[in-house]
Amino acid sequence: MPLVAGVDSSTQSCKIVVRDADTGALVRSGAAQHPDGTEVDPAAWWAAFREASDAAGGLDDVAAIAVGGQQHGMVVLDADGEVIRPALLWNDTRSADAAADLVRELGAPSGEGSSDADGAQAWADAVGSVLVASLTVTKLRWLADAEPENAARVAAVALPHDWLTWRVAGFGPRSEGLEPDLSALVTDRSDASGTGYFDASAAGGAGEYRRDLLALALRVDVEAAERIVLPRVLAPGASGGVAAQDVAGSAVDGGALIGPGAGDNAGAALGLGMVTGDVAVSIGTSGVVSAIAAEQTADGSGMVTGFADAAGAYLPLACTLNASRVLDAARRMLGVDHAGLSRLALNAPAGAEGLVLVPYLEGERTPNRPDATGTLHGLRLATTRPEHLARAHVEGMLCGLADGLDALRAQGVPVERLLLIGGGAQSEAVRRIAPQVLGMPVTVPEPGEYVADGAARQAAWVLSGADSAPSWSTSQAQVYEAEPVPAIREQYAAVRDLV
Ligand SMILES: Nc1ncnc2c1ncn2[C@@H]1O[C@H](COP(=O)(O)OP(=O)(O)O)[C@@H](O)[C@H]1O
Ligand SMILES: O=C(CO)[C@@H](O)[C@H](O)COP(=O)(O)O
Repeated sequence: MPLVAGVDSSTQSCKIVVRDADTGALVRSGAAQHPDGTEVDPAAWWAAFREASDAAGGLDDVAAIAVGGQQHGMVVLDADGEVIRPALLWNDTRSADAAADLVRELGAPSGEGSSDADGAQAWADAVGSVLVASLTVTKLRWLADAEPENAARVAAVALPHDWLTWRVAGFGPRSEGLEPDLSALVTDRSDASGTGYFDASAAGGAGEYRRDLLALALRVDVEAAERIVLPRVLAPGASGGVAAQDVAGSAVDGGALIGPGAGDNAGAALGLGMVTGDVAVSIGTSGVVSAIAAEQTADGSGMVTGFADAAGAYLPLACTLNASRVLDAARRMLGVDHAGLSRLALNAPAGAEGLVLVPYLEGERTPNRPDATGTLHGLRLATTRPEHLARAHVEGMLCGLADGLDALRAQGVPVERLLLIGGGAQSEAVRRIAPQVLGMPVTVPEPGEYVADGAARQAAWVLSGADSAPSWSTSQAQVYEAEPVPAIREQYAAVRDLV
C-alpha cells in the first residue's frame, strides 16, 4: 500500500492529506495557518508546510507528493535563491494601474490608434485572460516601476506552488546552507496559465512561455527576459525526474517522487473528478466558478479567465476577491460564530426585504474594480435587524458568483451540475441560499480538502507512470434544492454598479 501526499498551500492555510495511492483512502491529514495580509514572506509557507506535515504524522513514508497552491502570487528570487521581497499575492491590488498600462500597451504597441477594449482582447488572445491586478505579469510591471533595484536582481520568477515544490525537493536559499539551483524549479501548465506570460494553448496544447510579454512587463529587452529562469513546465502526471533529496530539515524522505503540482482551482477539479458539465463553486478567500473545457476561452470582457486544468485540458474560471471573508466580516460585525451567522441569515426572508450588500470589501477583480469598497443599499428601520444584515452578506457574496456563472455560460461552457466547495461551503445558510441565487440545485460533496486531494491524486498518477490519473471513488454528496428567487439578483444588479 504505497502512500502519497497532497498539499494545498492556500491563501489562509496549508493543508496536507496522506492517501493510499491505490484506493485513495484517507490515511492522515494535518493543517497549519498562514499569516494574514496580501504580501507574505514565502518562508511562512515553508514553516506552515512543516507544521502541517508534523500534524499529519510526518511525510517520511510517502512515495510521492504534489503541491497545489494559491495562484498568481509573485515570488522573485535572486541568483542565490534568496527571496528578493515578500511575495505579492493574487488578492493584492497594488498592481491595478500596471495592469491597465499593460492592457493599453499590448493594444497599441506604437502608442497610438487603439482602445482599451483592443488591448483587453489582445491579452485574451495571447494568454487566455485579460489582465487584472491578480495576474503575476502585472505584479512584475509594478516591481519594475516601484522597486527597480529589486527588479534588477530578479534571476527567477516562481509561483507559490513552484517555490514550495522547490523547497520540498530540497533546494533553497544559499543563506540557509541549501543548494540554490534555480534550474530545478518546476511548475505545471495550470498554474503557469495564470501568470499572464504563458500561452497554454501553444505547442499543440503543451503551452509555451511568452518571453516577449515578460520583457514588456519588466521593461527589458527579450534577450534579458530570456536570462530570467522560469520554472520548467512538467506535463500532467510527469515527475520530470524530480525527487526529494536527503536534506536536513526536509520533511520528505530522499527519493520520494515529486509531481508537477497545480494551481489550487485546477487541483480541486482533479480532486473532485470533475467532467464536462460540472462547475465548481468554491467559497474560500476567493470566490471561484470554474469548469473543465476542451478549448481555451478568450473572453475580452475579462469576466472569464482562460486558464488550463491539471490534466491537459482547460479551466475557464471567474474569480472574485470577496467570498468567505465577507461572511467572516459579517460574523465580526454581528458578534456571532459561523453557526450563529447561518441561523440569522436563514431567519430573514429571501431578498432581506430589500437590503443589498455589494461585497467589494477588498476591492474587486470580477468585475475589475480594484479601488471599490463594499456598500449596503436599502437600509430602512425595517431592514436593520441582524437577520437582514446576515442574509444580505450571504446573498451579496453569492450574487457575485452568480454573475461569474452567467459569464461562464456566455463563453459556451455547459453548466449541468454545481459542486459547492471551500471553507464557506460548510455554512448551512450558504448551502440553502445558493440554489435560490444561482438558479439551480447545488451538490455539496462531503466536507474535505479537495485541492489537497487533487494534488494527492496527481502524486499517485506520477507514481503509477500511467497515462491518466487513477480513478479513486468519489465522496458522498448532498444535494440542496430550492426554488430560484430571481428578485435577489435583480435587486443586486440594480445597485452593483453604484460603487
Ligand atoms: N462553517 C463555516 N461557515 C462559513 N465559513 C466558514 C466555515 N468554516 C470555515 N469558514 C471560512 O472558510 C475560510 C477558509 O476556507 P478555505 O477554503 O480553506 O480558504 P482558502 O483556500 O482561501 O485558504 C475562512 O474564511 C473561514 O472563516
Ligand atoms: O486567484 C485565484 C484564481 O484565479 C484564487 O482562486 C487563488 O488561487 C486563491 O485561492 P484560495 O486560496 O482563495 O482558494
